[in-house]
Amino acid sequence: MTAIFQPAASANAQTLTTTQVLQQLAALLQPMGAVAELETLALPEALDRVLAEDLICPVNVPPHDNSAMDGYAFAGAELALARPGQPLSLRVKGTALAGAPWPGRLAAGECLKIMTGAVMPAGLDTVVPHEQVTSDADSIQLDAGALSPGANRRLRGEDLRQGSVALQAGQRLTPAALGLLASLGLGQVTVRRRLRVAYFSTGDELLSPGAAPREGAIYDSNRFSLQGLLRRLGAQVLDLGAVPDEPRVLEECLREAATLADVVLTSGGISAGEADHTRAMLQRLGTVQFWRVAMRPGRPLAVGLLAPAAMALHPVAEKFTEKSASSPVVDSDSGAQNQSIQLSTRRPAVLLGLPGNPVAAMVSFLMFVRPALALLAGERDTRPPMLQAASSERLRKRPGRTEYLRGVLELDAQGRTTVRTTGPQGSGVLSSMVAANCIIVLDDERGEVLPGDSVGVLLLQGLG
Ligand SMILES: Nc1nc2c(c(=O)[nH]1)N[C@H]1C(S)=C(S)[C@@H](COP(=O)(O)OP(=O)(O)OC[C@H]3O[C@@H](n4cnc5c(N)ncnc54)[C@H](O)[C@@H]3O)O[C@H]1N2
Ligand code: MOO
Repeated sequence: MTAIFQPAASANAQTLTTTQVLQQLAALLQPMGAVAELETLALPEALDRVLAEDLICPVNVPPHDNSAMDGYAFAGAELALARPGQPLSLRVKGTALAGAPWPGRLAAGECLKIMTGAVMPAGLDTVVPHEQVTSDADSIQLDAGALSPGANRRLRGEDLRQGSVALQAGQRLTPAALGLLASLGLGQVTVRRRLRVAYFSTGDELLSPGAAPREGAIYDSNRFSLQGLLRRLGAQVLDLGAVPDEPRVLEECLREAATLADVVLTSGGISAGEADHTRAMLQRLGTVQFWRVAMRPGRPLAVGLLAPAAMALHPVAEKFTEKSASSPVVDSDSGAQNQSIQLSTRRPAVLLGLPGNPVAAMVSFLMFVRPALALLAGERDTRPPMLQAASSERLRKRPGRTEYLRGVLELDAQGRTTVRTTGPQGSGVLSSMVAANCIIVLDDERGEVLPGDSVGVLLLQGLG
């Protein structure tokens, strides 16, 4: 295809290492900061959203000392009174159930039958599980040497202490985090609004799935893989479809996307080309740089800022933007004023242009778009942990660029963690991404890998 995003010659593009790309992205995005608008949501709606501010515990969890076992509660000091070699005998004075604090007091030599979660009455600090006692009508016998004072008791505030930070600002609200908020008695939580990301694919050759095949055409897969990744990250996606290699249409699409979204994500058309007018167009719309990244796949990348246009143009805008008291905007098709569209995105939109090759597009997304979106969404450090595994095969590699291979992490017959590639690693072999459970990362300076050599591995689970 014609490289419609590209300056006159690809040779003009600056070559950067992957680390430099991440640094430059951070330098571009950090001054913009995270999306500022906040929302207060009921817990179920807050799943996967980003916590806006530190959450201070309003209460202790658990709220009281309680039993960790079904058994018998007593004062731990009794243990020291047992005669050597003799069982300790205690009289059972009542039963404490979870949710119903026992009101009485025990005297020396007495104990209380207690259930898991029941409040430990004043003066009692030790629980013996019922499996460890013998009992008769009104007393129990236990081996005092097998227990320490304080055993099988959960302390008030041992999970969360009142006044301490339960969750830090920027925490993504996982199921566990929602449970934690609920354990504090909180029914709602304040989060940042979701990032709005407009996506379009570029290329005259692209067909939408379901369309009749045409000579020379291919189906647009990036729109589905990339939008899937965006949704997994909790972004609100505006699908602008596939845009032909036509500068006028591209310009309109970019203007519209920049007006509606925080981020404009594209694929294709950034590697090589001769369309000078496109550079001029991008300079009118904002500032966009074209980089060659010392990596494979994913060599070309476009990054920059696009100024939002004065008005929204696309009919899907209504679905995408929040409704609120708004300045009127013009629908380009009808020319009518539409009172329902609020243009809340006023700062420049971030343009991230990914390569067209389907694997390159996904790998570049994982390496660069994911951290960029995390920063704009207000997430705390989200760098995924890099594991090490023994390569089960020889991998050709020359120093000077980072290579990302699609891999399968598995245990070998000896129980060692090993990794193998999925097979052909071409940048268009999308089936390699489906077969992979990890990405093998071979750093810039790395040379050939021999069987048994340790390599870095990023798990795809949780990434995309
Ligand atoms: N002379 C050079 N040629 C190429 C270079 C280079 O540096 N010099 N780089 C190569 C690399 S590396 C890549 S990656 C591609 C990326 O090019 P573009 O971003 O301009 O992408 P396109 O040319 O538009 O497409 C590349 C390839 O991917 C297919 N494609 C595009 N969009 C989609 C889509 N939405 N779904 C599925 N497949 C898509 C397209 O048909 C092409 O086959 O450039 C190399 N060339
Ligand atoms: O970015 Mo390309 O993937 O190396 O073909």
